[in-house]
Amino acid sequence: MSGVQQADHQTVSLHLLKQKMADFAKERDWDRFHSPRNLLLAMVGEVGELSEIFQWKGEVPRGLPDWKEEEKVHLGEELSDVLLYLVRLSDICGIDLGEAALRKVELNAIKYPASKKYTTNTDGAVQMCDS
Ligand SMILES: Nc1ccn([C@H]2C[C@H](O)[C@@H](COP(=O)(O)OP(=O)(O)OP(=O)(O)O)O2)c(=O)n1
Repeated sequence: MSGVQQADHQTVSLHLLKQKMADFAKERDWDRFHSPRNLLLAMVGEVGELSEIFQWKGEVPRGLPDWKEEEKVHLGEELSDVLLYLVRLSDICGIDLGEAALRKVELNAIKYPASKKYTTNTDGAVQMCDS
């Protein structure tokens, strides 16, 4: 058995992740390294590692049906690194990420009403149809 704990999926929240990252940094005396700029750069680095998983593969089907289990585990790790640094960056900047994200979802719904029809232009950007 590995030493890595299985997550209780019911209890994972942004608040829990924020607390775990704060504890992780404190226990190692790494608070001094977790400045906004350092965390942003660390997160961008992890986005790069995440991108490497997909690079040169061409488009892949949703659900990644042809991927090996170990490739999916690796993907989960890189996605998590991005999330964890984002959660930590938000915390250190004094932003309530859950509240900000919910507000943004509402703003998105106002900007892109469900009652309208949409299309994409040749660049793939979303456009609202006139009618
Ligand atoms: N100063 C640090 C260093 C690491 N971490 C945490 C957050 C990330 O979830 C993970 C990143 O660890 P690594 O820098 O070792 O990156 P990887 O796990 O991606 O390893 P590698 O780059 O060797 O693939 O550890 C952190 O909070 N603060």
